[in-house]
Amino acid sequence: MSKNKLKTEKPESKKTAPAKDPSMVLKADKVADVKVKELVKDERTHKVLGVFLLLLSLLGFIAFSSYLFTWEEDQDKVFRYSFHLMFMGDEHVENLLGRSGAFISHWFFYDGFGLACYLFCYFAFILGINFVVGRKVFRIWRNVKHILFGLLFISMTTAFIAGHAGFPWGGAVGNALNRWATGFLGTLGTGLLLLVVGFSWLIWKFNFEFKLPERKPKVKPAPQPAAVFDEGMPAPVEEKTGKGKKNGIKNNTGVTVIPPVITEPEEDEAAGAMELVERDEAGIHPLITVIPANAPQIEMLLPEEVEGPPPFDLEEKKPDLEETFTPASNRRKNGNTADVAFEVKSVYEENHDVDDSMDLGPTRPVSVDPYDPVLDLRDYKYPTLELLDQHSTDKVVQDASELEKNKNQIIDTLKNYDIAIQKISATVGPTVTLYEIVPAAGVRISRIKNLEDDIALSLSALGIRIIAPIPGKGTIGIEVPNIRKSMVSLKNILASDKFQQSAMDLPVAIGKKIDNENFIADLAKMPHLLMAGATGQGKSVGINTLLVSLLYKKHPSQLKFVLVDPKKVELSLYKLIEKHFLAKLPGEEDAIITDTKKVVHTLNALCIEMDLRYDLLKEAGTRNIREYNAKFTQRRLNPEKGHRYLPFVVLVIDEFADLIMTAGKEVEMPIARLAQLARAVGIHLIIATQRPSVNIITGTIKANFPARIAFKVSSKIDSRTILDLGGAEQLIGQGDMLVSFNGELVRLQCAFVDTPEVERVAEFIGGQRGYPEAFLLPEYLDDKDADGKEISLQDRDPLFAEAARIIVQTQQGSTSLLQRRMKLGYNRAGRLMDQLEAAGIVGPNMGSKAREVQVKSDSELEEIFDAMGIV
Ligand SMILES: Nc1ncnc2c1ncn2[C@@H]1O[C@H](COP(=O)(O)OP(=O)(O)OP(=O)(O)O)[C@@H](O)[C@H]1O
Repeated sequence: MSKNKLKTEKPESKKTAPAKDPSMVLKADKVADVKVKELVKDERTHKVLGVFLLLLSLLGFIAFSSYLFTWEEDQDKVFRYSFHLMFMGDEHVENLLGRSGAFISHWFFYDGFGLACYLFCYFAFILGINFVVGRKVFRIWRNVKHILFGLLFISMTTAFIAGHAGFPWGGAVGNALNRWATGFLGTLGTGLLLLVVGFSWLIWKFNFEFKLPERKPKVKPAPQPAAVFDEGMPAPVEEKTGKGKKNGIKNNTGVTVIPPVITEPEEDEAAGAMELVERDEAGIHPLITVIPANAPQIEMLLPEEVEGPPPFDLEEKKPDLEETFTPASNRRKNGNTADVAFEVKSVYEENHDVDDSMDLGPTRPVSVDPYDPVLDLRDYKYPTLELLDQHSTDKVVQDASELEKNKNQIIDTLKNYDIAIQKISATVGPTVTLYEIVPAAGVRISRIKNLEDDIALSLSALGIRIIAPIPGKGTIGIEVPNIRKSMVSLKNILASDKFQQSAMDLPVAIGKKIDNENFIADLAKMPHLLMAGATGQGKSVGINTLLVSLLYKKHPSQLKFVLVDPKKVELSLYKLIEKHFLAKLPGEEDAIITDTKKVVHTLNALCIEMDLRYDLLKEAGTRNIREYNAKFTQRRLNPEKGHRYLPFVVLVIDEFADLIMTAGKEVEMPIARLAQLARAVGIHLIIATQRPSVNIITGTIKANFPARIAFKVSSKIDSRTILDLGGAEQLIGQGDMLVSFNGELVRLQCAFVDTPEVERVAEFIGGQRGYPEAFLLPEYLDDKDADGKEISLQDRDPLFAEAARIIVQTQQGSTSLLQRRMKLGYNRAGRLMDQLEAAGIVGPNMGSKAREVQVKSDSELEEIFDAMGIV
């Protein structure tokens, strides 16, 4: 039982013994304490403080600037009277801010840091702005460091340059430092030291690039070994830092790629490899294309120092090499990155054949670090808790008189109906208090249940809910709304150990239970969530709470959101994190989907993604995304075969009713498929609706959404539709909710996160380096669009020739091979296959088996191309 339980059992209980008048016990001094704390925390206090700091900064600036011109006139007086000057009404000074301005500026300049003391004005200014705006516009700690350095450096430098000028350029501190340094290092040494320190500071701050002129291209490049990447080793993409990380390779988009573990053979070991290694335009660097498993394709120039054979398991790789080898002449034309990566390995194989005496190393077992998806954005910083607000009414307040009054009312009401009770206890939650009653022997529970309205009337409170009996407790619960409700700040739940240390796949902080325990659930286990509630009862806040808690726990490489927002405004804040956490259809501008037609496409694309993921799981011999990713991170799956790290995908639909009204079955079907199947491949759904009627939440949908949240709804029927039980119509709104999960019904107060907080979190994430674009879902082509288009070779797909080459070279007539190798959606790859069939390159569809490839060699294919006029 939680500590805020009020036991009103008979006074023989020791714990409640002093509670003859329980109100005395509960009326703690805490309230006063809370008031002082609240005052300190109140944002108005902060704003007022901020305004004063800005004023201080301005006054300081005026006084200091005025001092520059009036110091000579005022100095005498300051020397003569010291700080007494400020209080000598008959003394006239020249400083614009009068005697205080004259004394304080003198003190800061002459006895302090000279010109550098303007930095104090700057400090007051940034502090003031932060307080007034109410968030960290400026980072204080970083600025303090710069200001401290600036005070010492500027005062010393100005003192050094000004020498013995009358004006205190460097102040007492600058002069002292300068005197000591010139004694120690001499004037020249001090000058050089200051120069170097200043320059170092600039380097530290701006990180200039010092570039030597490029080397001229060699006419005949020396033979060099080819770099080979481990097949199971996606190269992590590294941030462009300019800090010259070892093995960092800059690509033409400015992104640096750190190749995976590579050993370095002797230069001449791989002599002969050159014929097959393509060169860049200048002919200096071998051009290698690497596909990081989950990063966009990146072409990069591979410098000599990162070359070397890979640590990989030859046995597993050999069939691949044969399967996907592409002649160098084709590579640049089709630009298929997978080919190039393999072809480099083939170079190694070829060398191996040519000269067996060469020790290239791959047969040696080499230990390989596990693949870490977060290295894609290795410098990504998780949002900090400071971005969230602590809402002022966060504390649960126990009002003893209210408790006592309600207790007596309940007892009296029941007595009026001849219902005797043995015991009554109360648990105070954030929005409601649960009174638990143990009725006297022989009292029928249904009698109490039937008195719901009478008890509500006698307590003159709305939203009374009677739980008779409380499952697993043998008591009857009466939930009575508190007069003073408290908000549950999301910040507090996210800061809790339970959340911080949770090892869940997709932890979502939903809210607080009546006993004030944080309710944190794993969305991956739910595995989908249906939310309903009348308008204005807290759905949007609820969705934000779920999204923000996931953003606090997951790295962009591990999670992607597909956001559907027919209302257009609710989720628009998340646009900022498009390149980190959002997924979208290829070619779409907006990652947040607001148009119904696009929703249908997106849902179907998600179904394709689900099917592709199932294919991958099947090939990998794994049963779910956890096992699959574990195998992938252990580098036991080959990215060249299409394997990739699979991020979780969470689909959020903010107004489902609207979609069903406009698109009906077209939306319902893919949702039902996803809800039935997508769980194992890491695709989870959160669907919210204002109208929980049976034509919106159909049986199919309901059956596949075991976890449901109901905010206040307008009728008992709505409550039944969503929860299969009544009760949600008696909630009190503002985030008061019932969660049906794991066969239990729990009343929670939803954690509150305000729009500015969400905005700050999105800005924080969006301000960091992300992926070049949003995560791309597979392409989906509406059957209606494709239907009626004859397979005509005249309108052949621009990728026709490339697809034909892949099919002929691999001798596999497989649509999914085209999908993987060319990164195409299922429909486009299917159409390409039909066109290849029409051209006689592959045979007819053979169901689940690959089609027969009717063209056996490149030369035969070239003849077909000639006949078709393909150059
Ligand atoms: N968990 C909560 N704690 C405290 N207050 C809340 C909470 N959730 C919502 N509220 C209050 O209720 C108001 C309405 O919430 P919200 O916008 O989430 O409703 P909604 O159900 O999404 O409405 P609509 O369907 O019209 O968009 C909020 O502005 C806030 O003041």
